Amino acid sequence: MPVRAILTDIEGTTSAVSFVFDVLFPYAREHLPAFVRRHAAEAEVATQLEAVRAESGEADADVERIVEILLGWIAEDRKATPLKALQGMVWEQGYRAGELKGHVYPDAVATMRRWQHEGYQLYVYSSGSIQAQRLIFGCSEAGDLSPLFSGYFDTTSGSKREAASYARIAEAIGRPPAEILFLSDVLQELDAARAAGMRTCGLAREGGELDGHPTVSSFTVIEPAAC
Ligand SMILES: CSCCC(=O)C(=O)COP(=O)(O)O
Ligand SMILES: [Mg+2]
Repeated sequence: MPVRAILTDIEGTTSAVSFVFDVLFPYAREHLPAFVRRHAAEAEVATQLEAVRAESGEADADVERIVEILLGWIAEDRKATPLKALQGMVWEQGYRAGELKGHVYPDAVATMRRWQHEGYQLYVYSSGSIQAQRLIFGCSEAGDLSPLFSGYFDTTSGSKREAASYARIAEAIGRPPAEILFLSDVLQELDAARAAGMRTCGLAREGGELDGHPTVSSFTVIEPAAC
């Protein structure tokens, strides 16, 4: 079955890990407390605060306690859906104010443009919320890259380390998993995608191998038809 669609991870794959850890996460750490306090009563935020209470098992947590929990989750890089949703809202302010510009490797930009031209459908799957994904590509250093993508998937489709998430995504894309090539820098994600029947290619930007998967250091050398 030929590859028809390409599903890509963000952090460490299209974009530098250092942009997420040294720019995005510190920005969220600095601005999230005030954002949560200011918007706690608004429905969109209140829903996420309730989800933090549920996930932490602290049903009575007040706003200050929730802020503490969220800062702890940022520190441990927990891929908790309500944290990711709130981070996306905070980053939106940063992108709109011109304080943030999404990092996307030039080789990823050029190659994804070529793939789109060649007829491949491109999708994103990241632990960052769909809002955060739209922002990193829509407000990137290379301009608005959002026209490249046919769809976005986040942790509401499930954990990136579970095969069932990839089966769900293939269903949503409307293609058999074997027609989808998944790109990631994390072995457990590649293993899960392959267990669901997707093709895989590992990105090791600093060199090295992702055991059992074809591995490259740049998008430029990925040939979807050969994967
Ligand atoms: C959408 S940019 C922010 C990325 C993020 O919050 C994150 O946790 C990285 O997750 P990924 O699945 O892209 O490794
Ligand atoms: Mg990654």
